[in-house]
Amino acid sequence: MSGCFFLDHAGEVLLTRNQDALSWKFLDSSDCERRNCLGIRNSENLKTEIKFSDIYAVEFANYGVVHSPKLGIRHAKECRLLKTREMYRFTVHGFQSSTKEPCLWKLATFTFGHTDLQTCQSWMDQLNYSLIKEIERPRHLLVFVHPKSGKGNGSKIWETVSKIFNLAKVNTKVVLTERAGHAFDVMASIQNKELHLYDGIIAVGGDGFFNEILNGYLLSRLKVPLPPSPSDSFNSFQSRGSSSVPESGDAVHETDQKEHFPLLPDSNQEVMNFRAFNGSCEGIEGPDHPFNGERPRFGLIPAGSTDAIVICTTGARDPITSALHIILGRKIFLDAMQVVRWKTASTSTIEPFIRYAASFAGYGFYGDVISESEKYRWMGPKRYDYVGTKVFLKHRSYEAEVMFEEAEAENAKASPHTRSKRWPFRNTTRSEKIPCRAKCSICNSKTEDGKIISTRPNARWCRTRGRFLSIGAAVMSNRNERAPDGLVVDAHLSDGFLHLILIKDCSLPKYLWHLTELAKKGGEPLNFEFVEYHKTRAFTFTSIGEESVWNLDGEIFEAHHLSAQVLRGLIPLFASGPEFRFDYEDDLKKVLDNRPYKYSRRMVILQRWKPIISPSFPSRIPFWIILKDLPLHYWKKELLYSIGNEIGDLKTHELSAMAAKIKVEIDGLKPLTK
Ligand SMILES: Nc1ncnc2c1ncn2[C@@H]1O[C@H](COP(=O)(O)OP(=O)(O)OP(=O)(O)O)[C@@H](O)[C@H]1O
Repeated sequence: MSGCFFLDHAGEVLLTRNQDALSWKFLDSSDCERRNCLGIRNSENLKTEIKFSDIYAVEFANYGVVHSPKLGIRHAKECRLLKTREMYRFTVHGFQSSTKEPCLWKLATFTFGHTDLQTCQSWMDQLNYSLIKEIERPRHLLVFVHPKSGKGNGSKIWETVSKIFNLAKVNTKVVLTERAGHAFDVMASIQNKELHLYDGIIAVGGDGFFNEILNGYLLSRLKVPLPPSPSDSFNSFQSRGSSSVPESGDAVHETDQKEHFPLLPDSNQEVMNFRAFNGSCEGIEGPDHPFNGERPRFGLIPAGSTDAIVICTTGARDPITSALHIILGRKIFLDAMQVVRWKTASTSTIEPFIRYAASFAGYGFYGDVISESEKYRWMGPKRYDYVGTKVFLKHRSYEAEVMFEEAEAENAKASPHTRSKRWPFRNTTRSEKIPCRAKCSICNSKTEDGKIISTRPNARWCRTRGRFLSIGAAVMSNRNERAPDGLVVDAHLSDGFLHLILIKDCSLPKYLWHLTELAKKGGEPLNFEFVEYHKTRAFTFTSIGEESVWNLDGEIFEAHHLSAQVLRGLIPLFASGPEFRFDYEDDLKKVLDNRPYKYSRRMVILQRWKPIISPSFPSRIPFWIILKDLPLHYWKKELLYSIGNEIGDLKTHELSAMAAKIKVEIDGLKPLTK
């Protein structure tokens, strides 16, 4: 389907409706420059296509003015007085991602005019028909707004984005919270029948607020086997005839998950067979149970102090971007951490109490910061900087014991290719630095059994005991403005792992060094001898002292005995993952653009790179490398580029993951010869 229209502020176009996009071609060649009166390119009008999946509304704009500029600097004077014509119009509402920040989505509108009303109407009908086919889009949403979130802007932020929801004809039922716990109570008490009326639950607030909503939903509905308690693990270890407490990091115990089945009063004693990737689950009792069918999708519009979850899942901290992810029905699955407190204090009786976290659980430094910062809530987001410094200077360490399930395959993979150059105080293994991105292959790799609980029945457990400045378990990377790469670069949104970081007691300057590495882009915060980093599916924690405060998604959680496990892909979320570019990708482009690039005899087939290429593409060897006549820093870049060229069918994120691995490896290599 195609026809001639006037595109407002651009000129006459041939508009075509393709299978999955609306595209247009300028009919007047002088329009090609698409500059405004000052000769500045109008990037919005430069666009000549918009995919249906990126259109959130099509609106009839009645009879009115369509501007068509006289273009070029020659016409600058006339340009101020744009040529105008009156005609029937319809507007296509979509978004454009910023070239500098591809994750940041900006609203874009395209108004097309035609003298014939019927033509406009028939195009509108066709476009609306195409949009109806976007079945993943929500129609009815339950929205919780935390008015005091972050800088107290929650209501204002909702007011701004609600206009986009209205335009997209998404119905919203809004609950403005009046107190802490309000959203939790609504989610816990809402009948499943009513919940099914909504296509999603949206939080306008921070990570803590999202956590509250998630817990309100999950606590009364999700019943899964609990992770082993610390004493279960330890007793089991002792009953196998060993009484010694091995040194830190020693593997001490093989545990059988069957001994530690659910303690929830009415939970099913079977391991429930959840499917992590299609949103449906099996094995849950009750036909009315929401876990029987499609789980509601959650959404988060950032208004908080940190907003790490939004940054990790959309790549931007921007309410409009998040609103568009929701309206356009983007979908990913997030891992969640099930945390069980067995004892609140050393003298308490054992009483399991469950909470879920979507981003992070932290102890020691993190617990102290969160409990102290509650006193300074009036300071807004700045409280974290102030309290962080105060807690850092106190330099308190805590004695504790941590046991964690060893993820053998992953740990084996991490070495030796992830060895880095030797630094003083540095650890021998470090993270692989493959960040999670949109359509991430790591997150989309299915588990063999497809279960959300992926702890292994006969997994080995390791134990470490000592004094710690902090203990952190990250479900996702937790990128935020204070830690641009996150707490753990390698932590993916749905990789089925908890990323355990143990910071052993060390001097204040060393700890400061670690924190500085955390705060800088490309830093190496895990690469210290006093930092242990483990990928695990479950861990237990026992405090040796009296006090014990954890930080769960930015909220206080007192726990003396605690265990946690990852639930893979538990949370369906309106997002598509961060679409960011690595710095070196830009460098590579520059190298390519600035010098003539010829494939010639300078290429060498490089079979020996095979072991470091991700297992998903070993068969696509050969890779090419350009070596000769180039300074070292050039060929590093060209290597990465040429690999990309040779494997043209690889998706960008796969290529980047591979390039990131190679980049690490390359640091330790001498230049190669033919
Ligand atoms: N109306 C309200 N008044 C007071 N507290 C509220 C209200 N609504 C929700 N809360 C509580 O405020 C807590 C913090 O909310 P939120 O996470 O939005 O803000 P934040 O702490 O500023 O942001 P972040 O978690 O990103 O650091 C939530 O756990 C929630 O229980």
